[in-house]
Formats: sequence, C-alpha cells, structure tokens
Amino acid sequence: MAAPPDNDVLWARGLHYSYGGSPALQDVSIGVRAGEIVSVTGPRGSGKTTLLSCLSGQLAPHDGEIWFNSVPVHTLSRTSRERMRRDRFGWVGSKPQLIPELTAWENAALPMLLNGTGSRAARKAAVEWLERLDVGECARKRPSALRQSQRQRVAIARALAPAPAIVFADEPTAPLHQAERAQVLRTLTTAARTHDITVVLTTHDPAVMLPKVTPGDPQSPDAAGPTLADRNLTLVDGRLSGGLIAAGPGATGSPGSGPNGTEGDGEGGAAGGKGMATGDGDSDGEDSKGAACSLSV
Ligand SMILES: Nc1ncnc2c1ncn2[C@@H]1O[C@H](COP(=O)(O)OP(=O)(O)OP(=O)(O)O)[C@@H](O)[C@H]1O
Repeated sequence: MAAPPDNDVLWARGLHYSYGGSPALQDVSIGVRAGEIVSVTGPRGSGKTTLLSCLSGQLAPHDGEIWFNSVPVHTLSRTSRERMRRDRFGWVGSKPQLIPELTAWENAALPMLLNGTGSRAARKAAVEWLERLDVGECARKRPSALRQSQRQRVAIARALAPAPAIVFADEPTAPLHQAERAQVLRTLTTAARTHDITVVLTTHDPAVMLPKVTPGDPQSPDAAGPTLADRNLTLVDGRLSGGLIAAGPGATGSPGSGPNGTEGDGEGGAAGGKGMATGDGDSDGEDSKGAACSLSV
C-alpha cells in the first residue's frame, strides 16, 4: 500500500463506486493540499455527490484507496469512519437540514457537543461562528423563523465551528436565489481560508469555477476579481475529465501554487497518472444517496 504524498491532506487513488452494478465513479484519483479549496463540477449524474461521499467516509469505495493524512480511510470499519467524520470533517449539504426543535446556536453547537466539548465552550464557538457568518442575530431563533439563506449559513457555521480539517460541501448553494449564491459561497470560502480549513465542494455554480487566465491580458476573466476556489475538477460520467484547472493569481491565499499551473496557467491537465488530479503536480456499498446527505455530526 503506497503512502500518500506528505503535503496532501486528502489523497485518493483509483476510486470505483457502483450502484447496483451501474458505475458512478470510475478510476478517480485526486490529491488535495491542506488549506486548499477545490471545486468539483460536472453535469447531473456525473458522480459529484458519490465522490464527495466516498472522500468524506460516508460511502466505502468498491475499489481504490483514500487517505486522510496518514490514515487509510478505505481500510477503516464503518464505526471508525463515522468517528473520523465526526471528529475531523464537516459537511454542508444542499439543504440546511437543521433540527427544527433547536435554535440556531444549538444547531451550530451540536457537533461539538457530540464530540464532548463542554456546553459553554460549544455555545461560545457556535455564537462566534454565527456572528462571523452574519447570522448572529438569529442565534436564538428556530429554523422555521429563518430565511433559507440564513439556515444555510447556520449549517455552514455548524460545519466550521468544530474546526474540522476538511469541510465537504455538496451543492451548498443549490437552494438559494442567484443573488445569495455568490455571497454564501464567498462567506464559506473566506471563513475556511481564514481558519486554514480545507474545502472540497461540488457545484454547478459558475462563480466557483475558475476561468482560464491569460497572464498580462486585461481581458482575462481573472481581472474581474478573485476566484473562490483554488482548483476546479470536472467529472464526466464518473471519470475526471482533463479539465483540471489550477488557480490563478486572483485566488487569494491559495496554497495550490504547485508546478501544475501557477500564475493561472489554466490547462493543468490531469497531473501524474490517468485521471490523477493533484494540487502539487509531482505526486504521482453500502448506502444510498440519501445517506450522503445526512448530517455529519
Ligand atoms: N442511491 C442511488 N441508487 C442508484 N443510483 C444512484 C444512487 N445515487 C446516485 N446514483 C446514480 O449514480 C450516478 C452518479 O450520481 P451522483 O448523484 O453521484 O451524481 P451528481 O453529479 O452528484 O449528480 P447531481 O448533480 O444530479 O447531484 C448517477 O447516474 C445517479 O443516477
């Protein structure tokens, strides 16, 4: 069993996953650096949710390896994977999935309380994150009293508050109006960057996808402002397509500045072996979809 490159916090190789014999992921390999923000795009049914579910330990791949730092996730029992998810990962789904009987701060504090954090410390962290995400005034309200965009911010606070190593976000802006999408994505990615949290998110949202940047060209899309993700990966029919795009200079605070497309050399291509998408360029069945959308608490 090969160990993953040291500088990748998350590393997967040769992932396969099928639903009843129908392949959803085929030979997918990916490396994500600590602190990196990676978006995964692709048409409907291309395998984005399945990939996120495998990487986050919700689904066990039918073949392939997944490493979280030095932990071989693919060899863990279901219980150990659950513990790892609870202790080290955050999850933001396309629906906020808050507990209706709990207030916003109680929802945001729940993963910490389940992790054994004391109630005062959990409450303090939850309220601080709600404030950071501009929903501090909602802390004592129940989800039914909030707008959908506010509920999604509470869900983001719930994912970030325990200081996870990685937040997985599956179509986090899907239920929002167009005007709120960029704002919520920016809030999530800015908060993650500030706290050095790695993010892997799926989206159809063009705001997250990285434009091909031509250095020195004033018409280059990057001139319009910073992009939200450091890299975009494209899935087509369960396979990573050649569309690995590395971040340009507009991706503020990006650690994804390896040889695979710094300075916006967009067409990084699949680095390494077939379908291998990595931030560093030199590194070489059990559940239904419903489970993938369950709370990661
Ligand atoms: N629980 C399931 N049972 C059977 N097939 C499934 C299940 N979940 C997903 N699939 C199939 O697996 C393939 C990949 O689905 P997946 O949801 O991962 O793609 P996606 O890119 O996230 O799609 P979307 O953008 O619509 O959410 C699709 O063909 C889908 O129909």
